[in-house]
Amino acid sequence: MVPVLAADGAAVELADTTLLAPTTFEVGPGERWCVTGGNGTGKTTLLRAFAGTRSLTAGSVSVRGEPVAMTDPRHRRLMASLVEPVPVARDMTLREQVALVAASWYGNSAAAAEGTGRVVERLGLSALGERFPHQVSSGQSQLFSLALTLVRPADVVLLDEPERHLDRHRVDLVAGLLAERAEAGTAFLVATHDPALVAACDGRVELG
Ligand SMILES: Nc1ncnc2c1ncn2[C@@H]1O[C@H](COP(=O)(O)OP(=O)(O)OP(=O)(O)O)[C@@H](O)[C@H]1O
Repeated sequence: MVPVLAADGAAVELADTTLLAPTTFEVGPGERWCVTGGNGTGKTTLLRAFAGTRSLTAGSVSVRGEPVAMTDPRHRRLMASLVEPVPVARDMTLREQVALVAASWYGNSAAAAEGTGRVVERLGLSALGERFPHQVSSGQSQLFSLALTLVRPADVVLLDEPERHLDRHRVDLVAGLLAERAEAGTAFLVATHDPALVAACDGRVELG
């Protein structure tokens, strides 16, 4: 079976700096893999290689057996990512923005409305849905970014430290949603320093 994600000797060297040492692994459909390692060991660099925002200097990465091509609409449909900050609109409420992303993928449909309601509720944002982005805390803003990322369809989701700014209870909410999506077939590659997220994963890429 073709893996959803594959890295084969993927490495990034710039001048005399190693951003990512050669790394090889494969992630299958519905599997949750984490990327661990100390600060500066290349976790974000690896996710950026899959997201198409960082070129490798050796080896390769592929998504469903094909090179990363984020300008290709077919490829973009395969992958959602929260690696770089998500652009937000200052003059739309949280719920309106999640609904907009859902509608851009599912159309102005019952599926879009249902998906919006579910992800907002599962991430504990129901009471904050009518607020604007400047009216929420750092942790609530992180949950909003996760909602924007997880409301869309994807065969694979890249997440860079989803636990950022979150308390234990909220990390558990995120872990629960990831488990549910994985059960439905979505694969995850999650860079994390959180032991509970690591424990919930099916596989692990240890860097450094
Ligand atoms: N543009 C760049 N030029 C040179 N070195 C860089 C550049 N970007 C990142 N690095 C270096 O590459 C290494 C890997 O960085 P990366 O952000 O991938 O690490 P990380 O494992 O995600 O770290 P953290 O846990 O702190 O988020 C680090 O040593 C960093 O200093």
